[in-house]
Amino acid sequence: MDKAIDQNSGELPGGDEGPAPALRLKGLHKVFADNTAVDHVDLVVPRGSFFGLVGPNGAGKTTALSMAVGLLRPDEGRSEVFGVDVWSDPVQAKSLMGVLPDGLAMPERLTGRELLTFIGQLRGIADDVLARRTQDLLNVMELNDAERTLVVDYSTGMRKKIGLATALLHGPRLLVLDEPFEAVDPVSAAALKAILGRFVASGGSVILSSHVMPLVEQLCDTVAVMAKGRLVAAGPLDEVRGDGSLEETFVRLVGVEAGAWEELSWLAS
Ligand SMILES: Nc1ncnc2c1ncn2[C@@H]1O[C@H](COP(=O)(O)OP(=O)(O)OP(=O)(O)O)[C@@H](O)[C@H]1O
Repeated sequence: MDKAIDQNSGELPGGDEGPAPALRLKGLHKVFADNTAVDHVDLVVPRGSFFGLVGPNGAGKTTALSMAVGLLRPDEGRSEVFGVDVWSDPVQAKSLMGVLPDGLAMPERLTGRELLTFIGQLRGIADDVLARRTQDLLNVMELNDAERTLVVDYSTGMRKKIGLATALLHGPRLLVLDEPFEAVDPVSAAALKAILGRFVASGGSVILSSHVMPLVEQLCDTVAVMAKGRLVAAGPLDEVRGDGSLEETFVRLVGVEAGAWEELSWLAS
């Protein structure tokens, strides 16, 4: 371990460059067969930011985030969480972040409480602390009523909430969430938004991917737009969207190619 980090604040010792950002991607690159999924991506997610990563289907968001958190090994490049290299120091890096991957696989024959207890024990959290945090998270996620329900029988929204609870259990300083609102009903979405808002207000950092532009505009202060494996824009929300909406900017940056609709002319006949 070559860097001392305060486990509570995630602070690195100050230096000429100031504290390290929550997440820094340097030249991340991944090719599947002959398909370049992520093409030398550089990205900085500032501390304390609520960061939205947007892009059309197949843009490379999941691949980039999977490499960023240590789930998929990059062909080239590196990822640092608060200055800690995710691939050379995975234990420390993973202690600083909570991850909600796309299509999260969980031990499903457990209740929500059992799942949190199991994950907490794997993380080495003391029994009394774990019991308190588990109860707090079940309360906040409104999953107490599901006390005897197995995760396999959870709805999609409940799965997202218990997945987020497992990501929060060890008190991370950065949350990396791949499509956290996908297929989540408005009531559960409101609860998730409130939880994430409180996390950022208390000094945490969030990066999430989403297709839902109004949601990203509502939640995020910083955004990046990805298309065909590359970043085509990144910065404060107001700078990226300019005078229009994020949706307009998104369509302009990655838009439908001219003439594409003409191929469906038979639809109007
Ligand atoms: N395991 C894999 N093997 C082969 N190709 C893959 C694999 N994972 C992703 N790809 C390809 O890499 C490209 C980027 O996919 P990725 O899932 O990262 O995009 P995305 O932006 O997350 O898309 P979506 O919004 O639809 O989830 C796509 O062309 C996809 O087909």
